[in-house]
Amino acid sequence: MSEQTGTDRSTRGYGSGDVSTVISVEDVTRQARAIAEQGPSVAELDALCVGEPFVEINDLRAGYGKMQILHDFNLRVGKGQSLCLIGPNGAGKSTVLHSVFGFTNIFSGSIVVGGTDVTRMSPQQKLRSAGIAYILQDKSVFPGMTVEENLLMGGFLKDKPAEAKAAAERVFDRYDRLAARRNKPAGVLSGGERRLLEISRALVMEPDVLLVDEPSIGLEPRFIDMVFEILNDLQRVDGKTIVMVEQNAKKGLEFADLGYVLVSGEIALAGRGDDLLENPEVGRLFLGG
Ligand SMILES: Nc1ncnc2c1ncn2[C@@H]1O[C@H](COP(=O)(O)OP(=O)(O)OP(=O)(O)O)[C@@H](O)[C@H]1O
Repeated sequence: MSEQTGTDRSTRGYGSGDVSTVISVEDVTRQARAIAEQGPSVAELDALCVGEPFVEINDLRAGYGKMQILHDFNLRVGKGQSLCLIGPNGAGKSTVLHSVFGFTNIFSGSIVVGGTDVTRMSPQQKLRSAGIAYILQDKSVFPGMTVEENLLMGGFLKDKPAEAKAAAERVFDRYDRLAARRNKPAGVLSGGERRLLEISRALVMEPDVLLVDEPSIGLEPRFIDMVFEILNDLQRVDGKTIVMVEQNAKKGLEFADLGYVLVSGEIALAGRGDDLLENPEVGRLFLGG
């Protein structure tokens, strides 16, 4: 079966796929705003977090150039917890990840990871010393390079090449699918294998926090399940803390301990992932009824 192509982001909506039930992005945004005129308080976000927050965003105002996208945004995730951001197109979900990794202009507020203020750190510093890795939305493998070369690229900030090599070997020990293809060009991998390679490349720096941008995008259903199993393993077995953006709200909320619904750069709703799945308004707007 061939890999599905990504949906046209400018026109897609939410719903069951039946044309009669698809809700436009504008409608979702308007209705989601109406559900929660006042979003959750910081105390409510704290209460959802298990233990001390490991990733903490405080009153963040951030955006691109002079354009502010996030408005007094707060987030709390405990060590080894997972959080999924859902919401309409353009709500600012990816901008949250971009801000944590250092790709946005931060006007005010702070980002603290593992007790260290990382607000003004560069992405390189975050990867090298703050234990934060960002897994891009899609198509970030180098197709002409081998699987092994792609993995080693993940370790370019390691002080010694031998350390990157050792970390890559640990990845190969863990994932037979990659080991079997280590000398093949990454361009021949299936969609699911490419996503595994992208995740594995981030693991080479041995991060504590994985920022994962739309892991299911463009994948066939069987690969989507595989990718969520891999992420589940990284959280439950390795204790990684995961902050994810996922357009497939059902999958994302099934996976994550916590979910935030983001609307126009602000949190409209927050809760445990399974509670949000049961929330009728979330169901109507984001899960197809
Ligand atoms: N690099 C950028 N430069 C300028 N504006 C940007 C940039 N990236 C995103 N934006 C703008 O920021 C806003 C929020 O975008 P963002 O990608 O964070 O939304 P999103 O909720 O992740 O949406 P989607 O579900 O469509 O990916 C949008 O208006 C978008 O056009």
